Amino acid sequence: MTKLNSNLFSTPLLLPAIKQSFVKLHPKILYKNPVMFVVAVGSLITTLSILSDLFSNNYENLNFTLQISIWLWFTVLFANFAEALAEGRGKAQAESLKKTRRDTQASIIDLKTKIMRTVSASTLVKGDHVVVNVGEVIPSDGTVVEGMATVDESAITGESAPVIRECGGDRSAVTGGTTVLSDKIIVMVTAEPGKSFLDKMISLVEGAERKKTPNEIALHILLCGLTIIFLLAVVTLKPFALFQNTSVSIVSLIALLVCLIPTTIGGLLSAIGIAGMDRVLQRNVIAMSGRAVEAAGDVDILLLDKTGTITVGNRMATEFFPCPNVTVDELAKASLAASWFDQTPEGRSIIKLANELHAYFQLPANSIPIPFTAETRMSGVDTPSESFRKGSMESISSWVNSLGSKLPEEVLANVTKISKLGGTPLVVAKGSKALGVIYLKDVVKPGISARFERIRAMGIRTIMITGDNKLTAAAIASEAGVDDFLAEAKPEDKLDLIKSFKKEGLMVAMTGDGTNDAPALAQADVGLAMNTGTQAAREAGNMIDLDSDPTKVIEIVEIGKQLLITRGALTTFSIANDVAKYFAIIPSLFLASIPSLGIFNIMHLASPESAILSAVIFNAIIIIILIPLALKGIKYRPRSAMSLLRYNLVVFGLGGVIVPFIGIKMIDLIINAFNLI
Ligand SMILES: Nc1ncnc2c1ncn2[C@@H]1O[C@H](COP(=O)(O)OP(=O)(O)OP(=O)(O)O)[C@@H](O)[C@H]1O
Ligand SMILES: [K+]
Ligand SMILES: [Mg+2]
Repeated sequence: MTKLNSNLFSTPLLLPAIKQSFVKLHPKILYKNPVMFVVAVGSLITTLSILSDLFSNNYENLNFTLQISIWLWFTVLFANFAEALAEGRGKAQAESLKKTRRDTQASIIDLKTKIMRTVSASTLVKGDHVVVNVGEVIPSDGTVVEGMATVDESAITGESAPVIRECGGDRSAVTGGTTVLSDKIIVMVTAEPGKSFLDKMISLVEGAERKKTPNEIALHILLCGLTIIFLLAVVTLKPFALFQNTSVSIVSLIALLVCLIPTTIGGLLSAIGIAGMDRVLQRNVIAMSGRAVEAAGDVDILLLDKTGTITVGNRMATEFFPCPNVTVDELAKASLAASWFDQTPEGRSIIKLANELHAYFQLPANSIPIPFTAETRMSGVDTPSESFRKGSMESISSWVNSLGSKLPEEVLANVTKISKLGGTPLVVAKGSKALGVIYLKDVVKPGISARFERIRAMGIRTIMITGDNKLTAAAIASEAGVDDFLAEAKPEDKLDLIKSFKKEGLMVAMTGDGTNDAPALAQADVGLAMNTGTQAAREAGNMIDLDSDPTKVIEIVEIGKQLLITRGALTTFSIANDVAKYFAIIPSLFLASIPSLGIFNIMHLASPESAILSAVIFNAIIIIILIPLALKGIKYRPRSAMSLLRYNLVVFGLGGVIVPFIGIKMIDLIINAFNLI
């Protein structure tokens, strides 16, 4: 995906946003934001009152009404502008993605007859099989069912380094619109027409599918409540003013109302949410909903896979440890047999190591593959005369036990040695006899412990989950610096763990790529699936990392926190502002009739009209001033929730009270210096 200019205020984004500010004046769009809708109605009434004044030759108040009316319209336009600017980058990105979605040709193959025919990619349906050759564009999303290829995914991810896609294992999913660089693959289509990843991505970044999040809805209700309260308060001012023999015009009351209702946060709320999703997108992560981004900000527990997340890539076979009286060659041969049909990266790395040692084995015909499953933790083959197995120590131990034998002492010693190094030991058995151990090496990612340090500072607990044994898990966990680990975990254990945390009311984030991660990804509050992962995992998560970097969940959590903090801070500021405005304007309105209000009139504004106009202008331009903060977000530093709250109350609460006094006074001075009223 082409990265766009990261400057939010660049001209290519500014001009369309200005245009959109007017388009968004349409009542159909405006009603979705009740606070701004009230302002727009007020603007309309003041505009009408200008016209009625003109027709009735009543020029006395015209200047005042005109200026109030203009600034009220500006208030609505500024709020629209904030939202349009936030949407702008996503819209531009969607345009560039649409160029990728051109119609390609696809070679459909009938797997039984091997007959091929060429069709248009747009006619492909779920379950079709297509052949993709070197240099061809993969016509739709799917799973590789035959072969292995390097694929250029830059059209989607913006990353130019080719990636490997292969059948079996956790790297089998391919995305329509990407290009095969080498070899030939057969892909089973998994997307219905118009429902591909690219289609989804376009509508997501365009914002077409944006729904209000639960938090946003709650805040909206609060803002509406405040609006109604102030509406009533302002309406009752009219009889009060009559009683005091002061005349307060409709225009002044509308102006007062707009100043008091929470226009600042009302105008910036949706921009803050959109900008949060956009920030996630800039990190090359597709968030399926704003809710997912928000949930990330509230995460208490982070569950991480070991292999490929905390460690670098795949576990690779590096050494054979045969039992006494067994040669390396014998062990290598048995390992070769047990891995013959094993499509997992571990299995292939064992074949590679055996080949390097020149081990030779001819598998007889009629051999039956025993594929690896996370449940059995074992794989192998049954030949007509012998059975070969490899797997975790426990599984091979019970396997040989069932055949009336037991594991030799040396196996246990080697398993312990390898585990303490953080490696995965695989025990190999031929029939009932254990021949030795394969060392699968796993290397902790450099710099990962510093990242966990940062997560801990945010108050988030990290838990590593692995199918490996306890010793291996403990070795890797202490090297990486995670808080806790769950070893010998089967897929349902991950799911159960998430469920139990959620029962305690904790928010859980998890990363994963495998089909067996899918249920847990779906259950987690934040499920970050790797783009390289299987189709099932990508569909289960509520976020997809196009770079397939599982540690990115850390950045997502930071973005989520930043979103929540920004929204909280600007809400505090907005409400504090409105309260301050109340005390800034009311005294000058009633000063003439109630002289005792003089003690509150600390601002000494020039006249009631000037006071009201200054407040309305301040109320409008504060939206514009705060747009950069709303879009870029308040910088987040790890600290406890309590100290953060205290800090925000001081800065944005107190600031929100003080700033309007200074701002309104300054505007009042300018208005009177230029005799604008
Ligand atoms: N190809 C294989 N053949 C036989 N046994 C395997 C194979 N791959 C792994 N195992 C065994 O099964 C155990 C579980 O492996 P699995 O890949 O399911 O781990 P996991 O749950 O994905 O955890 P992680 O990938 O984070 O280490 C491993 O510890 C190993 O003992
Ligand atoms: K306001
Ligand atoms: Mg695994």
